[in-house]
Amino acid sequence: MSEPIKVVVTGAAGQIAYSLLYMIARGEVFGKDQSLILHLLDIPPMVGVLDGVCMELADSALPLLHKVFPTTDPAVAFNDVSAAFLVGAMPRREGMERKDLLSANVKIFKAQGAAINQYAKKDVKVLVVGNPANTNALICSHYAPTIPKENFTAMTRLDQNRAKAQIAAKVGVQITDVLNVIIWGNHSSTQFPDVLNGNVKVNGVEKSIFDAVNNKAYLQNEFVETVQKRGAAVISARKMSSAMSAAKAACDHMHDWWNGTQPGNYVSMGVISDGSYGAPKDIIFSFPVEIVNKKWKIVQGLKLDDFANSKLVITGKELLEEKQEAMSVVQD
Ligand SMILES: NC(=O)c1ccc[n+]([C@@H]2O[C@H](COP(=O)([O-])OP(=O)(O)OC[C@H]3O[C@@H](n4cnc5c(N)ncnc54)[C@H](O)[C@@H]3O)[C@@H](O)[C@H]2O)c1
Ligand SMILES: O=C(O)C[C@H](O)C(=O)O
Repeated sequence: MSEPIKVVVTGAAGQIAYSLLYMIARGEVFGKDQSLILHLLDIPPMVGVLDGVCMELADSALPLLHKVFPTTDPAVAFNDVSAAFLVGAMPRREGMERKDLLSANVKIFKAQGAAINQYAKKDVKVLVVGNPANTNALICSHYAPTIPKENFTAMTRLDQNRAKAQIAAKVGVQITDVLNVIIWGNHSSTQFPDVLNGNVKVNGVEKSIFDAVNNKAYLQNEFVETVQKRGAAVISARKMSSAMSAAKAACDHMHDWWNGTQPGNYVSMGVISDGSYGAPKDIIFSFPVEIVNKKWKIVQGLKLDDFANSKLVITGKELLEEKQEAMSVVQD
């Protein structure tokens, strides 16, 4: 068993954390031999609920769980952490877009960026889940200038998982048979779920998703819209936003960042843009990445047609607008 690492989960009394904490503490992210010290951050009104979560973690008798520290103090929560799951933020309700949360949530990420800067390990890996995730991650990084920008990422893995599930159902294969579906841009209704470079295994034979589905109109319309609007569909059905699937996606994201991706297998992450594929620079934009030695790299040289390029322009523009609005909120 390796020395324990410290991992923080914010919004630890909330609904995503309720699934996420169990998965992390089971070893599904950092490995079955990696013991953990969990730091659980929430706000003062949630202290009672947080206590209940701690009781349940204890009662789960999890062998990897060395210690659990519930706290409402960011200085304690971020102290010496190697990985941070930033979940704590207000969720949207029916009829809202995620960017409607910007003015309420972005200040949380300003404060937490500053705390990460001061207290976390300098190689901390930060995953922002709280919405609007891309712009919150950008703000968090902005207020943590001593930590490399590459260490701040936003979650679009849920969108990738949703897109894979749609294709698997359409073609009639298992989820593991669908490869390299990409989410470009913002975790919002302008995101572009793209199958142009993806493959699917049908009866053991790999072919392009385009050929396997053989329905361009579906791939450019219904498929794209279903993935773009899946979060809203879950809210409409559950009256609460996605939680179990969001927790699973957060685990997938951090697992692959920590352990690396298989050669030739891309995953989508919101990362600081270097302008690849014509995306605006210096925003957190979802790209396909490959990960080696805990470092992600944007996959280069993928084909994009005119339809795809037009979608990337739309989502990039939205992220620039969000950046501008967020900056004016935090500078108030
Ligand atoms: N990126 C994604 O794919 C994705 C998916 C699902 C949900 N989300 C977002 O994740 C966020 C959390 O969702 P949820 O369903 O768990 O919400 P929730 O309301 O159940 O839980 C949020 C928790 O965060 C806490 N919190 C609020 N401010 C905090 C702060 N400053 N510090 C620490 N904790 C704080 C709240 O007290 C609450 O316990 C929302 O913004 C939601 O929109 C993102
Ligand atoms: O849709 C939401 O507001 C929650 C989350 O971002 C999701 O995609 O399910």
